[in-house]
Amino acid sequence: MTGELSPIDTAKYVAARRAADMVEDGMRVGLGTGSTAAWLVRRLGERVRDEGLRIKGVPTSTRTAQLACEVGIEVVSLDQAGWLDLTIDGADEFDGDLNLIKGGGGAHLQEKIVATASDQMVVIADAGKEVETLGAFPLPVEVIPFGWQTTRTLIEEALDTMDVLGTSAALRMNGEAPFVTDEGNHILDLHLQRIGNARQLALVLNQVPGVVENGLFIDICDKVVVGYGDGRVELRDINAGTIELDQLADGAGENLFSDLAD
Ligand SMILES: O=C(CO)[C@H](O)[C@H](O)COP(=O)(O)O
Repeated sequence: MTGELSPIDTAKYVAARRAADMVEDGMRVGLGTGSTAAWLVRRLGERVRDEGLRIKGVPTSTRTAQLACEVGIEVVSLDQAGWLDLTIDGADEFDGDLNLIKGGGGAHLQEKIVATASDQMVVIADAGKEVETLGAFPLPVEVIPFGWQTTRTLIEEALDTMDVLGTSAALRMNGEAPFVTDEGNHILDLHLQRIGNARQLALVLNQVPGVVENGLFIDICDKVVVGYGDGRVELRDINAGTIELDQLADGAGENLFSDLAD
């Protein structure tokens, strides 16, 4: 039963559930990828079913598309939607300027396109994702399969000139085979430990031939809904700072999850 969620999953759940309240009737909504975004999609499905909420959802991966269909959300492509009112997505790290590392789930290419085509991007995250300086989480870079080893060498050479602590780029694997993204590409995970100038790094990486997109989201995110293991939720707003949001329940425990199906 969901009442037995770990503190991290509780934090993800309450953040996602609170962010789902930001979605209004008639909106075109970008739907992120990952375990936190999956809570969001399930909650929006409940609102569609129980409240008659009418939205068009633009998924950022085949996984999310499948889940959104399963829970009854009308799914359209980004080109059909044109422009989005809101995108809600998870993140692997966020800093005080609400810059992000994304792509732990390998979907950052579609996620960045969808978020950029939105009036607003709201990130949902457990509090452990907040960092002073980005870079402890390996930075995903999507590369085309052709000549990927040459691309990796060029990336490592470029990293030598950057303000980072590490320069190794590891091919992401899926068992014995390279991981393949929804676009048929591979992912290199850059172990940088600390990124001194994320804006500059994002630009430099995307100039390397073979790189499709990096997982740094600079000046894209407007708000982060931060969940805690005890059920508390805070909002980090790029304009308004930190705002304490209503706790979703009296505390952690069974009743926090009583609205969820098994
Ligand atoms: O960027 C992502 C997928 O590409 C995810 O949002 C990120 O990896 C966070 O995942 P989770 O919510 O499972 O912690």
